[in-house]
Amino acid sequence: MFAILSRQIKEPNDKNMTTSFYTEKELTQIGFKEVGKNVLISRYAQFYGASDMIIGNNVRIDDFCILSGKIKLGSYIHISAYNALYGKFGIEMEDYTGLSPRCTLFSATDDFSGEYLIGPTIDSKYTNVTGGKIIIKKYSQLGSNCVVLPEVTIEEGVAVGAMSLINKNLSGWGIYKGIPAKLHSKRSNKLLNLLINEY
Ligand SMILES: CC(=O)SCCNC(=O)CCNC(=O)[C@H](O)C(C)(C)COP(=O)(O)OP(=O)(O)OC[C@H]1O[C@@H](n2cnc3c(N)ncnc32)[C@H](O)[C@@H]1OP(=O)(O)O
Repeated sequence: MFAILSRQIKEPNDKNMTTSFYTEKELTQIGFKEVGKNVLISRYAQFYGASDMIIGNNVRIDDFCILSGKIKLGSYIHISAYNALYGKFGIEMEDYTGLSPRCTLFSATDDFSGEYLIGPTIDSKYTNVTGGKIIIKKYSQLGSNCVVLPEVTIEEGVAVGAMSLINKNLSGWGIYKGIPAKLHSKRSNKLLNLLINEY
């Protein structure tokens, strides 16, 4: 994985080659709180409130992602195309985690009960936005089209099947799926051996 990232980040220095990733210099100009080495971010990704965002090393963020608010990404993270991370109350992804295409992470939500109005165009005295931090711990991966609701912790080594709704904490080293996501099976932790051998 490291080798692939290294090869791609050389593209911006090649004047004859167009690339959809920001150069290292451009990345510093976006204004992140911190940004590490070997980071590939698509020019088609959008950041709102970059000064609240920390990005580690060896991170790739693909086309058409939206990241807003307080977001902390560790290292060796891949955020695939069309992901949306709404970090008003904080989103943290630890090392070796990933989001398959089209996931949505909501750290905040409007009140759907009918007692309040909804949306950013309404004066906040008529809305009830609540939320809490989303934490995705090491070695966890969400399948395509997952939705994560506020104040959820996904423990270490979790994989979640495509099209799942994650509205509660998930315990470590399990494979989960469904709406709401329930345990499908245990997950092997043999991947840890690969990391010991490689790094
Ligand atoms: C960065 C990237 O990799 S991009 C590609 C991202 N990849 C994905 O999003 C795929 C994620 N993988 C899945 O969703 C898989 O189906 C898994 C991991 C949840 C389950 O895989 P397996 O253990 O092989 O399960 P299997 O295919 O045998 O299905 C078992 C049962 O669960 C059902 N099932 C499988 N996946 C899901 C799902 N996501 N949601 C609901 N039900 C599911 C199957 O229909 C089957 O039901 P049945 O017993 O009634 O027939």
